[in-house]
Amino acid sequence: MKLALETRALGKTFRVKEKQAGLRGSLRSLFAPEWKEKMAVDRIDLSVEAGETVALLGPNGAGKSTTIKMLTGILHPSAGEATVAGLVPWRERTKLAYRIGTVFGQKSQLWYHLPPIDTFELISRVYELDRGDYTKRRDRLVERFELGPYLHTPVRKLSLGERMRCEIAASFLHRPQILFLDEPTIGLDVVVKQRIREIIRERNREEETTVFLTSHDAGDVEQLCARAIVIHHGGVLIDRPVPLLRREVLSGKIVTVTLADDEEPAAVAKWFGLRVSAPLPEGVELASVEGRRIRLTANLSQTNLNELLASLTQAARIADLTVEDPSLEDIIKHIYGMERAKGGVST
Ligand SMILES: Nc1ncnc2c1ncn2[C@@H]1O[C@H](COP(=O)(O)OP(=O)(O)OP(=O)(O)O)[C@@H](O)[C@H]1O
Repeated sequence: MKLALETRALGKTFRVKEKQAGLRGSLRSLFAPEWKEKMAVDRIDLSVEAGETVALLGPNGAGKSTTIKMLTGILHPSAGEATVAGLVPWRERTKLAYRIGTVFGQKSQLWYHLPPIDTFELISRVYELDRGDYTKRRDRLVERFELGPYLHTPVRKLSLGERMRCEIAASFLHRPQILFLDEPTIGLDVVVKQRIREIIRERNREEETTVFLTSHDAGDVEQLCARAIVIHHGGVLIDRPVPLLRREVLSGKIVTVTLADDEEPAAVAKWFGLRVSAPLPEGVELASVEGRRIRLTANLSQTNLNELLASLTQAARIADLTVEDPSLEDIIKHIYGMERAKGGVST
């Protein structure tokens, strides 16, 4: 199997100024700064095969963006080695640019004052794309991302969703072998997120584009990636197929019940009473009670959601009831909890 990317003990430490407290401290750090080393990525070993779809997960500050920046040649590592599409990213950055695509949710690669069609044109010149191939590919991407109405509008006048669709289409123009995405769906509505995920999946299926993504959105991970790597304190904690992770952790739902206003104030207590006499089904746990709002977590591999909802509506008069997926942060916390129980995580 062909490797898309590989890292060995890849590490990055930043030198950061340590600021002392107070005015005197501020002055001292201005004239005689004290520096300390901050480890962002701790000798990480990764191996991704061509055509894989991989999510790099972790809490804020875990080192995800720094890893992607090293893999795309933006940052020089402090230690270790990496090859991406057969090249050392920080030494062969220009050559690498022909083989990879990058999408940074927080940073645009489109020219702000130009319409997307002009940026597409510029990209085709920069990458010296064959004219016929380029036009065919551009038109196909325009059709798939439904960009027709925005193609000639300056980027600054586009909504975030419209701009992100253009960004991702732009990153596919030169047929990259690997697509790096850092928070690609941040701030987008559900419909746009779905559209973007569908098209990335389609490119992966049709062209075997390797996808390497970071996201705080569980939907991105579940719908786009076959494999998830969780990092913590800059090192790999878990590396697992998403279906397995889903069975273990992602099968949880959060059920929020708001009791009706005319429900007896004792309803919550009554509800607890019911719980005592008829305990919650296996796999259901009480997460919190705030006034009339009760939050439960339900593990769908152990409990039937319909039966749970039916038993709740019978137990008390209900004003509102919602069922949600846990946030990725919750999932990661859960993973840390599991690993800590096994002795794998220190904090
Ligand atoms: N240029 C920099 N100078 C100093 N420290 C940095 C720099 N860039 C990142 N860091 C630090 O390195 C650590 C890892 O940051 P990084 O942005 O890679 O995390 P992340 O996992 O992408 O987080 P997030 O989910 O919040 O985007 C953080 O503690 C961050 O403060």
